[in-house]
Amino acid sequence: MTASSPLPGAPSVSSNTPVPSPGSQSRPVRAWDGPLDEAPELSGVLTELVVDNLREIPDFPEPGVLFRDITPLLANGKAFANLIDGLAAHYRGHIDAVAGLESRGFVLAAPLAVHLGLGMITVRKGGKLPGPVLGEDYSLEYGTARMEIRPDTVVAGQRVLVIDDVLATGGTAAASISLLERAGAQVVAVCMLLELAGLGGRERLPGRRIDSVVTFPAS
Ligand SMILES: O=P(O)(O)OC[C@H]1O[C@H](OP(=O)(O)OP(=O)(O)O)[C@H](O)[C@@H]1O
Ligand SMILES: Nc1ncnc2[nH]cnc12
Repeated sequence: MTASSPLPGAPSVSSNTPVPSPGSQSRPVRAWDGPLDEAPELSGVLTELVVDNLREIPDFPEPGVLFRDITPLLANGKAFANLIDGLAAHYRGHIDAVAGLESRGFVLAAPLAVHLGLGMITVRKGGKLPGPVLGEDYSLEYGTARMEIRPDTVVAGQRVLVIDDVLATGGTAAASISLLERAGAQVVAVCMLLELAGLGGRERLPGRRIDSVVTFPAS
């Protein structure tokens, strides 16, 4: 895995940092005042926090796949809160909405959007949303799938952050970005908790700003 360089001005975030109760402190200042595409990488402290709370399951959901499970991270209230705090500090002021990719992306997008006082766009698996919808079919590391959005949940020109737990082949993210842009959004960054290098995800998103909290080398 690759640790990122520290983000200047970012709040100190670690699994030992006490989590302030809502309203007990002033809002954290935004961590980067320049353009988002020149911002430093996400803090290495966030990398550590995610790595410390991951579980790896071989041959799930099918033989040959090493499944990276984030449920221990979500179950650790302090680590989860610190992760969302750190991400909020990184993106504050640079985005107008957060798009979560079903389903594990929802778990990250919702608290981040609330923390930043922004709306959340739900990019759903095919057949879950009532129409009218836009849809894109794509291939996964295991299987095929379809993502859909309701275009009326996107405001034309708004700066959108796409967030999900894992970047593998990049099919899910590429399809989701395409949908959001067809609906008029400007996708300014893609945030992934885990990037599985070597599966072609980054190559499938040419020219995109991709912030991966942890990158696992090809195995
Ligand atoms: O880069 P890709 O090859 O497209 O793979 C990454 C996607 O695969 C996983 O989703 P999954 O379909 O397993 O659904 P879940 O989040 O509902 O568990 C993961 O949460 C990403 O969305
Ligand atoms: N190896 C993996 N672990 C967890 N989620 C995934 N989504 C796609 N590939 C995955």
